[in-house]
Amino acid sequence: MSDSAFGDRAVHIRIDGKRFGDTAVLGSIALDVASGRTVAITGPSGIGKSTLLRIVSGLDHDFEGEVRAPARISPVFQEPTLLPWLTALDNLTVVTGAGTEEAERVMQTVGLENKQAHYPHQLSLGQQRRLSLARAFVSNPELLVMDEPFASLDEQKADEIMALTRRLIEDSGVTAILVTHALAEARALGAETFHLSGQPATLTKGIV
Ligand SMILES: Nc1ncnc2c1ncn2[C@@H]1O[C@H](COP(=O)(O)OP(=O)(O)OP(=O)(O)O)[C@@H](O)[C@H]1O
Repeated sequence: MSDSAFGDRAVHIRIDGKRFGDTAVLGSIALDVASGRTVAITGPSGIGKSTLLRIVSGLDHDFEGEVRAPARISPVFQEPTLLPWLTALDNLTVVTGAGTEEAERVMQTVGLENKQAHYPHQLSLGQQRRLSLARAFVSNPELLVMDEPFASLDEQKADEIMALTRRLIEDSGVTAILVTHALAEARALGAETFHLSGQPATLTKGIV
């Protein structure tokens, strides 16, 4: 575990098994993500992608094996999960504890410098996604975990947000793990790709 902005941001995953009751969802999974690398995990619906991400994020400890990940983890989900009663700027500062100056800087980076006083419902879906990305980066994460973050956007908006995400990842040096159905998203982020398949699911390197 590291709590330093300059510490080791690597992720070490050794899962021997994960069950929900009688159902073995994940089998034996070994994956090391080096500091600052982006990895994508693809696979069909229901295979165990989100389950794996929850384990890596430290939200689920009920599995066999060992996972080591940095301390500061920022999630990005399919839904922007913004607080509707807070302005865009307050969604960054109140929720993360970040200072106003830092929040304003990140809002500018994501192209929302004119929207600080807007509430989430006054933003388009694409702008809400940008704000959600800004929130993920404002707390200077060591690990970014993304669960289908580009779903339900039209192709052009998805392309824009993927390019922005890639730039933010590269500029910040964060380690990133993306789970997605879509290979195009993995490619757009320049991610090393793994495929989850079988029951219980195991990981294969490369594109399937
Ligand atoms: N809390 C839970 N209790 C019981 N079963 C669960 C629980 N969470 C997930 N599962 C089951 O584990 C399996 C994997 O679910 P998971 O959400 O990880 O799949 P996924 O690959 O992320 O799917 P999708 O792409 O549709 O989001 C599914 O069969 C699901 O029903």
